[in-house]
Amino acid sequence: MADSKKWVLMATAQTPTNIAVIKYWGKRDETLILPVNDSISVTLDPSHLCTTTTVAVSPGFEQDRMWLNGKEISLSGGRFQSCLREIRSRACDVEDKEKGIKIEKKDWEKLHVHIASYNNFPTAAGLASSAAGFACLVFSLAKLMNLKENPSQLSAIARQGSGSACRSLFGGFVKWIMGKDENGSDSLAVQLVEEEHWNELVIIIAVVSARQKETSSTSGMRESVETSLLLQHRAKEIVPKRIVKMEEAIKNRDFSSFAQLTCADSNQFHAVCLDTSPPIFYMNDTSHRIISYVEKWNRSEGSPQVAYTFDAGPNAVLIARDRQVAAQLLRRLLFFFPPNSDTDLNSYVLGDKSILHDAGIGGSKDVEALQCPPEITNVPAQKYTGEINNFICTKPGRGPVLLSDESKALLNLETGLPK
Ligand SMILES: Nc1ncnc2c1ncn2[C@@H]1O[C@H](COP(=O)(O)OP(=O)(O)OP(=O)(O)O)[C@@H](O)[C@H]1O
Ligand SMILES: C[C@@](O)(CCOP(=O)(O)OP(=O)(O)O)CC(=O)O
Repeated sequence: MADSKKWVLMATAQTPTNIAVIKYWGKRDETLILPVNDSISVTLDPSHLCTTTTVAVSPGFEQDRMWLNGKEISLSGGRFQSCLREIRSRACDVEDKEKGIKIEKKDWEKLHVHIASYNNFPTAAGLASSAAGFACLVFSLAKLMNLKENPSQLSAIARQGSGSACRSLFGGFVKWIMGKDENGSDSLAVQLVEEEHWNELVIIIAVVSARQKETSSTSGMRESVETSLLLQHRAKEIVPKRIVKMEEAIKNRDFSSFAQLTCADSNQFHAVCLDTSPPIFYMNDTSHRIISYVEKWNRSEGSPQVAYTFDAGPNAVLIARDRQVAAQLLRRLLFFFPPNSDTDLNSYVLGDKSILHDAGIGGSKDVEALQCPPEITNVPAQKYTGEINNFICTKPGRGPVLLSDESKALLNLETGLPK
């Protein structure tokens, strides 16, 4: 190791979030985070939803420290400790000739790290911040410490931070294989297809509430495992068959099957929550309204145009068959859920705003002029102004990347402290 106490070595990475289309809900091992069933997710485009994490090492650091969204947080929790321990034990020699830094494998046990992370979307609000967060932590530390493990092997480390995080080590469609081993070595993520495989898909997220939720996924699924018989049946009988069908639908870009399976699995996950004692309610009236509008529209078209899925919160993730359908979907969403009069359309529809253009909506006048969709026939259409915080238009996206541009780093290269 170089003698000087001054040097700081850093790595910065950006990692996507993911949304499950076959849900993970229930653990067979709480510490190792081993699930009761396989799950499948789609990775979301990191240009709209992502975590950026900078990790730094210096002989001048006195302890491991972490800042999340600008605030220092404790790393003493078991999940952070598991990830740090697993990564340190696999660290390799690192040499930066330009800076005259040489770290040997054995040095890593003594060296401390600083970690700064930023989520460009709400944390702990059911938008899988823990997934992007732990995947980014593991990926960036693996780069800094020169790990030789492949992404699937890294996913098994990220899994120990948060189960869903293992699926954020890849882009496109990803399967988390539950595995059989007691030590969890075969419980890891694999990529099913790259994001380009099905690039017609467009995803619109309706952020119903950005507030922190009452029941975390971790405690919610623990209660479900303890009390829900439906969960046992789902894990043993339903999910294994659904996984096969979902893989097939994805491989064949069969949107009808994909949508049918995605909606059914989301609904069953929420049914398991209701079957839990005491029952857990993640969806609210707004979520239910969205389901009902999508179901009506899909039925009137004769085949599914849009799939919906909800994680442990009220936010809807809507997956449209293609851009044209996405534009029609956005028109419908804006008709039923127009922004408050003081909300600017530009801050109401975020992400890929070109969908707004495709939908023929340039400003609030166009939103006011929207007509009731033709499938709403037997009830007077009601508008729910202000029920949605905002929409995020996005698409399937790529896996983690290293950011080499130093200006993107969240830690100061001189001090190793947040910028
Ligand atoms: N960028 C990050 N880096 C490391 N850990 C993070 C990061 N962002 C969030 N976390 C961890 O994840 C926790 C939030 O996870 P939680 O499961 O409650 O919410 P969520 O992941 O946003 O929602 P859900 O998983 O239900 O979709 C935070 O308290 C923190 O411990
Ligand atoms: C509903 C879900 O989003 C649950 C995610 O749970 P977490 O991965 O957040 O739980 P822990 O493993 O306890 O950290 C479904 C899914 O992502 O598959």
